[in-house]
Amino acid sequence: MTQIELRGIEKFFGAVQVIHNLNLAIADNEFIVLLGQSGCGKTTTLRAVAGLETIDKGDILIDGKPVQHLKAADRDIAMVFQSFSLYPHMTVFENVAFPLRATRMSSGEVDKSVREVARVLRITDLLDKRPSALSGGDMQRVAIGRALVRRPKAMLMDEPIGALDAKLREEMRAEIKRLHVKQGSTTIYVTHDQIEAMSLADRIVIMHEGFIQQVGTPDEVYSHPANLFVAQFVGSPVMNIAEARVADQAGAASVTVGEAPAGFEFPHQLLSKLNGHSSGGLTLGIRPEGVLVRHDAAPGYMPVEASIIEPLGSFDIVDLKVGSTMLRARTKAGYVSGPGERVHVRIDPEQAHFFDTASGKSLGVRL
Ligand SMILES: Nc1ncnc2c1ncn2[C@@H]1O[C@H](COP(=O)(O)OP(=O)(O)OP(=O)(O)O)[C@@H](O)[C@H]1O
Repeated sequence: MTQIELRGIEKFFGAVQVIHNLNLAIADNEFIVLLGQSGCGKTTTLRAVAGLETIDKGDILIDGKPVQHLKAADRDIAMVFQSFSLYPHMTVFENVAFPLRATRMSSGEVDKSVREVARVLRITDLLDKRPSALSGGDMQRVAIGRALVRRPKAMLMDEPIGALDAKLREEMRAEIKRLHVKQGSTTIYVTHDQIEAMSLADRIVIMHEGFIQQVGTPDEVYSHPANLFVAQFVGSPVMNIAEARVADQAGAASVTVGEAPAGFEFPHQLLSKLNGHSSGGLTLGIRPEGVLVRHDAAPGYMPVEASIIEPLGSFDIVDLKVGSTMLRARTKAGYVSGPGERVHVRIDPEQAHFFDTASGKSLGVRL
């Protein structure tokens, strides 16, 4: 049972504040991913929990007890980094056993613990080898094994698979997930890769310039982004964003994007839901799958011309010029045959997001 709580954490490097009033409660067994661009403060936060970095303000609690004054070694937390840092002159067995050698464990118990971890990580066949004989993925398995073997209260992982090639990263991602399901330990995992974050996390913490932008399940941050930063950071290809105006038109709401000549038809209830936000300062967000495209004319669809088409295997991303605004749509592969083709486009009201342009905050309006 390990709960971790960060309360009002602030961190400065010299005069520069890199963490701002960070609050986060992590439940027992939870897999939390800190996600954000390089320099947003993920690693500093992780190192503060580990005790490798001091904090200037706030409390770090492990199972309710403040630990910010404890040394790293006294926090009972294991950390796995991107660089594998195995001891080259030791076998895999000795590398994994290393953290146990300093304890009073008998050699029989050490042997049992190492073999159990090796079995879980599927590295039993490698126990007699030296690190130089291992692939990158196997080296990282060994590094994880060394972190796990003493059954720490929590696991902290800093881009642990960032140095591997794409295929191996995918394999290791699945492996880390399997391991978490099997072993279940409170985990904080740092990455800038949103796919990694989405696939591993129970909850994702999205950070930007030292501030938490949103904490939520992968579905929450994807389907209900709290602000424009999260909306555009999560999801690939990125969400379309455009300045929008909403007007009452013959019993329906008409949503005009950018300088478009005409508006898209939305249910009338949008007007009351926007509650005064219908004129200036409104930004519409729509993911490419919410931009609906068809060949023939239909009510609510606007004729437009396709420009660039990006084939991505099972689907295409098609750029459509709506007035001066470019909307990217996701279509079936080959649905639009080429640039210049005339098609009809509509925005799916149920998939539209609305943000306050000045603050960037979501208005929480969904149809
Ligand atoms: N020891 C240090 N001294 C001074 N500034 C630092 C130090 N460590 C980090 N920083 C600065 O603090 C900010 C946050 O860095 P941090 O490493 O936490 O970000 P990150 O999101 O983990 O990025 P990355 O993915 O590149 O590691 C950055 O602006 C970084 O330059």
